[in-house]
Amino acid sequence: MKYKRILLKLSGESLQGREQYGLSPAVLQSYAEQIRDAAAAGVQIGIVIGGGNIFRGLTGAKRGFDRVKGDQMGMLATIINSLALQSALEDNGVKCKVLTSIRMEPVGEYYSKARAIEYLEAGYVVIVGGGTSNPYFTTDSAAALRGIETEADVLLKGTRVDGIYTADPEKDPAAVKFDEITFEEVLARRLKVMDLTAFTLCRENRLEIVVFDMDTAGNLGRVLAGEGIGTRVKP
Ligand SMILES: Nc1ncnc2c1ncn2[C@@H]1O[C@H](COP(=O)(O)OP(=O)(O)O)[C@@H](O)[C@H]1O
Ligand SMILES: O=c1ccn([C@@H]2O[C@H](COP(=O)(O)OP(=O)(O)O)[C@@H](O)[C@H]2O)c(=O)[nH]1
Repeated sequence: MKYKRILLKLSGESLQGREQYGLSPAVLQSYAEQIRDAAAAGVQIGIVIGGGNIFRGLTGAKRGFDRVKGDQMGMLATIINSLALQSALEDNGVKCKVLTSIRMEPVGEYYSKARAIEYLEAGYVVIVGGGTSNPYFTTDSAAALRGIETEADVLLKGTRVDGIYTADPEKDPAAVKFDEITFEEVLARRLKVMDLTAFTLCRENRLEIVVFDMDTAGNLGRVLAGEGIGTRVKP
């Protein structure tokens, strides 16, 4: 395997799959199988999941919610998603702990770097829910932060596009995909890979990023085997 320890960021919106709202059992099962196989291959796996399938702070603010409360609702949504994925993983025989960035035992133990690493080294998949615990951040920033803290070799951003393109591929059909790109070039071309806070954290702490399509079964394994799918942002 190319990486020993990873931080996998999963999009909340993707968890919705084809359902009208909330969680798709089919997507959860597909993610759980991919994560199970990676764990069985000996990779230490930390996971941060978004909450956009349930609630987003910014859209809440547009509907009249206070932004800070809206963001807190969003962070709670990431915990709902974390518990759903934990359930799916356990159904597939994977040992898994949910740690929360906001205190809420007995839902999950309170996150600390030491606790996360202890569980990773003991062979548990560790899902960190609750974002960064602060409003005005995103789960991409939480993923960058937890990836750096837990000394992951790479931040794998599983999303619905299969990599980074010269322009938004959902809007520009002529966009061309990069296999590899530097942090500087992403900034120079103003490409939207993740929000700037998350991106800057990775850049300053030399954490490699791979953006790939997690919705194709087996893709996580392909990234880990070094098959060169997705786009690698190299420090
Ligand atoms: N240069 C680009 N390369 C790839 N995807 C891009 C680019 N610019 C914008 N995007 C968009 O980024 C989105 C993926 O980002 P993501 O953070 O997973 O979305 P979300 O806001 O749902 O979490 C895709 O919908 C894609 O259309
Ligand atoms: O550190 C964090 C992480 C998340 N959020 C809130 O949680 C929501 C859901 O997360 P996100 O939109 O990043 O999820 P995704 O796009 O991956 O579904 C965000 O809109 C924010 O409102 C936050 O306030 N602080």
